[in-house]
Amino acid sequence: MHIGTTLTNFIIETQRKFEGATGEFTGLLNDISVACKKISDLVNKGDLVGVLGTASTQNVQGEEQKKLDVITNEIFIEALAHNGHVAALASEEMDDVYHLPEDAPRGKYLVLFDPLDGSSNIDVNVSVGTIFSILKAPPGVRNPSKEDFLKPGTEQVAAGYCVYGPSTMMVLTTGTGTNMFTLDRDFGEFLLTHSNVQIPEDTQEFAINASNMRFWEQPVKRYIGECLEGKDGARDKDFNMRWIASMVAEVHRILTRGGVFMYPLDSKIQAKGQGGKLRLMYEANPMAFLIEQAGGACTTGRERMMTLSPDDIHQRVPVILGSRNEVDRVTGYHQE
Ligand SMILES: O=P(O)(O)OC[C@H]1O[C@](O)(COP(=O)(O)O)[C@@H](O)[C@@H]1O
Ligand SMILES: [Mg+2]
Ligand SMILES: [Mg+2]
Repeated sequence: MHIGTTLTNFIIETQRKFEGATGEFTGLLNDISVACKKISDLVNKGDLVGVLGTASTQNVQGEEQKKLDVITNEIFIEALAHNGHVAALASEEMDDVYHLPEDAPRGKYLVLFDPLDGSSNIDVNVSVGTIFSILKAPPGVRNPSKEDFLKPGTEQVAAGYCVYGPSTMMVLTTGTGTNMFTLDRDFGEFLLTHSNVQIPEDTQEFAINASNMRFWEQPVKRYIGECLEGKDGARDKDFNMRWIASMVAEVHRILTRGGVFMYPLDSKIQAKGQGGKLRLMYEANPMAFLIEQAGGACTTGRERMMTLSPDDIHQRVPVILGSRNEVDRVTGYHQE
């Protein structure tokens, strides 16, 4: 597809290949892009419209909610719940599945989302984002249950994120490559700016929250230790390090120039009774889909992310993703 085409045209073209396509998926992607444009506008205005700071509430995971966590969640619901493209929604910010209003038409998709990822960065004006994962809804079920959402990542129909950085970009896969669209604020459209993105197989850049080093498992200590030794160690090359604390921004960097991102399991996380820091269904799986479609890899250290069978919509998992050879190496260390 030619550079500069609109997101809507891009979706229409990809849908043309599917016999029996009804336009519902195109409509859903349009709803999502409307939500992301609204969020982009708010994030951009920031303090001018009083949306920064905390909401003085906690989400289901016991995390402090920022005002924008709450507002962006509402924007997403408002944009998706009334147009007959979805059957139910699930979000980081909502305990249970969101059932549509009784009078709202039902559609054939389920959407899981993290309305504002990296929200601890919002008050310091660093990039944040929105992540979404789209699944098929069970046919004929008016109000799908939590169990209807619990599908492995390989069942995703599409996934993407929108990063609110110096420019706002939507990154999307429908299973035929990963494509990037940049928001042209003057006429309010996402335009294709990078098609069929490919992640370099090798990298000299890693991203991890190194303040957790003493809690890491041995394979992660070994991998990062070897990166830090650089030219003097087993890897025979120097590495660079980044940590933005905004997964969307880290994944965006990796899709753009390669790298490896890790939020591994550690003893501090385990002591809280959790299986990881990041959430499988609306953080790890959609990112895994985008990364694999760009030639990269994503595992938990032990298995391929997208083959996990979820047991909860808020399930947490360890995440290792990015340049294929590095992800294979860290995953290999876990198996030795
Ligand atoms: O503060 P830490 O431990 O470095 O964690 C940062 C990670 O947490 C997250 O912010 C979690 O996402 P939320 O902001 O949606 O809770 C990731 O984007 C990021 O990679
Ligand atoms: Mg998040
Ligand atoms: Mg969030």
